[in-house]
Amino acid sequence: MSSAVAAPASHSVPAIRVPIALEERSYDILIGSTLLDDAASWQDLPRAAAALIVSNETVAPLYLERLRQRLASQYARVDSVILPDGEQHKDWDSLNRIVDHLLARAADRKTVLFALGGGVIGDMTGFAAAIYMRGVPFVQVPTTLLAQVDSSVGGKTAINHPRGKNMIGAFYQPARVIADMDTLDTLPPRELVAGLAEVIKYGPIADAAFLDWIETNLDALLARDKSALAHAVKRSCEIKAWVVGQDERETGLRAILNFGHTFGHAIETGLGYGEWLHGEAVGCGMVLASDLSVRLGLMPPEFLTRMRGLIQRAGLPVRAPRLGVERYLELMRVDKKNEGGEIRFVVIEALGRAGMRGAPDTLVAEVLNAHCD
Ligand SMILES: NC(=O)c1ccc[n+]([C@@H]2O[C@H](COP(=O)([O-])OP(=O)(O)OC[C@H]3O[C@@H](n4cnc5c(N)ncnc54)[C@H](O)[C@@H]3O)[C@@H](O)[C@H]2O)c1
Ligand SMILES: O=C(O)C(=O)C[C@@H](O)[C@H](O)[C@H](O)COP(=O)(O)O
Ligand SMILES: [Zn+2]
Repeated sequence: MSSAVAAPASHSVPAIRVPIALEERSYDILIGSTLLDDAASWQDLPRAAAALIVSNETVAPLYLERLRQRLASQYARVDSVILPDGEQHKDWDSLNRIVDHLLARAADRKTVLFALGGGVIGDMTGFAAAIYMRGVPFVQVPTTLLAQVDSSVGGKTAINHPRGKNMIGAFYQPARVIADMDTLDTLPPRELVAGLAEVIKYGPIADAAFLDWIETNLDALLARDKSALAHAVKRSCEIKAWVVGQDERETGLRAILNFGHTFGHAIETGLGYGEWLHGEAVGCGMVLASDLSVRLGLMPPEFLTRMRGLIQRAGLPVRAPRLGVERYLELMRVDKKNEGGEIRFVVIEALGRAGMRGAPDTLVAEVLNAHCD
């Protein structure tokens, strides 16, 4: 697993290191309360004359000024670009706005980008950082549960295409992740629940004991108990760092983080981005992927019952929208895991262990028919 390094005393969780093969690209994830006000977390950031904070119209009024104050002592110039909110804006237009902003200010190649927001802002800021002048540093400041447990870590950056989710992007690691858990206080309940989907994911793919822990502590998580949330964020980041550290560019192992996503991304794209949240689609997608694991003979039927029960208890949808089997198959044919035209699914092989399999269309159709409204 990843090595933990000493953290300033104000962090409630020791920093977690993401060990990328080239040490100079490894970085720390800081998780705790009051980090937005804690000077220690913001020391030793990449040096530059200028910083650009990328946020959206919902998050900026809540946290932008505090972040600007943190950065003002380190960067002579701190600008911001505020994008429209929503998954439907994870597109070329928003990406262009970031790049336009950088060019309009003649930003140099040391300029540091700060992604202040959820996964949508994080994915787009990271992508802009990857392509502006062929790469400038960026820092993730995740403010949703989903972003703190998953999207801010690991360097997958992207925008969506109408035909497929995250289809245009790059692997590009942040210089640091600073997850102030106090920002979750303002998160709407539906978004908290969406984040729980990615937390639940880590259990069946990598840590059976964590799955037990989530089941036992689900009510505390839903009630926003701080210590339960801190453990969920910490354990999720440890697992993600451990996976990414072994397979940064998804040549094999990293695909386990895609459990539930083949069906989930089809739901998001099929409905048009934004109707179902990413976490909701992944939650439902895990029900279908669990059923596929059972129908392939890898897991007993009780596994599906257990996963569906937990996902439903969390408040996530367990019935998929009725898009039609043919449409689902068409959507899933546009997936980055596919090879040679074969749709490949992440399946559970044993509790805490996942793998990747193809499946006959007829079996996938059975799964879809069993769980679609
Ligand atoms: N790169 C990765 O590894 C990775 C992993 C998982 C998900 N993702 C991507 O992340 C995106 C989903 O991220 P998300 O669930 O964070 O959605 P999001 O970024 O759309 O944020 C959810 C909503 O919460 C609002 N918000 C954010 N922080 C807030 C706060 N503290 N208080 C109040 N409101 C707040 C946002 O404005 C938005 O309306 C998807 O595009 C998904 O594909 C990427
Ligand atoms: O980090 C990863 O790897 C993941 O798969 C994490 C997923 O939760 C996330 O939704 C990711 O963006 C999906 O990646 P994609 O390659 O299927 O677009
Ligand atoms: Zn995801």
